[in-house]
Amino acid sequence: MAPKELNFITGNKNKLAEVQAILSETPVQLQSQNVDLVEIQGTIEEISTDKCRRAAEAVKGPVLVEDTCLCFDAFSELPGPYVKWFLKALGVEQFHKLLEGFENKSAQAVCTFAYCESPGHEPIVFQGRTPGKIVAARGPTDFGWDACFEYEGQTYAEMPKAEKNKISHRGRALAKLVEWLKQEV
Ligand SMILES: O=c1nc[nH]c2c1ncn2[C@H]1C[C@H](O)[C@@H](COP(=O)(O)OP(=O)(O)OP(=O)(O)O)O1
Ligand SMILES: [Mg+2]
Repeated sequence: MAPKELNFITGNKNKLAEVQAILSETPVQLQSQNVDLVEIQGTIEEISTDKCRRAAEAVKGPVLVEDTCLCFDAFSELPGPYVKWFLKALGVEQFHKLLEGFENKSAQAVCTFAYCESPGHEPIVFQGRTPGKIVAARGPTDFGWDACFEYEGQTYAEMPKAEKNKISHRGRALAKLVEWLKQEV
């Protein structure tokens, strides 16, 4: 059964703000809790579903989680789910230098939501992808690698939020989640 309320478990305020903005145009009611979850290594789907199971155990109820990856074509999809640690180590101003020795700057932003009804239930996954390229930082640097990811001539950071949400990996994944919610009602 699809829920009317979602409890989004995340420690990232910027993610939460985007999810709130995107879902505010739908009937879905959103709550959120900040729970520090262990993130395993594995495929994108394995990481999100494991994160979701841990979140359901932690809050003992229905949960929504999300894992965001940035996959470089020249790196066979890495750093992918581990991008957080590369960004933390290099900082947003140096981040693009990872690809300095490579001609192919193409990358995919991938957002994978997982919803779990309660502990012990199999999570359901909704994924969105947006293709772009890695560039030297342009625009505000307050959200992750937004300033280094260019989509059709603008970095995510240079776009008004509403514009980013329309075409972003997160917006595309949430569109699938909302479709599923409609079908289940
Ligand atoms: O739209 C985005 N635009 C730019 N950067 C972004 C975006 N979305 C996530 N990010 C960053 C945050 C973190 O450095 C990494 C994902 O790691 P990820 O584990 O999914 O996020 P997190 O640990 O910050 O929050 P959570 O508590 O939901 O796991 O990419
Ligand atoms: Mg995380």
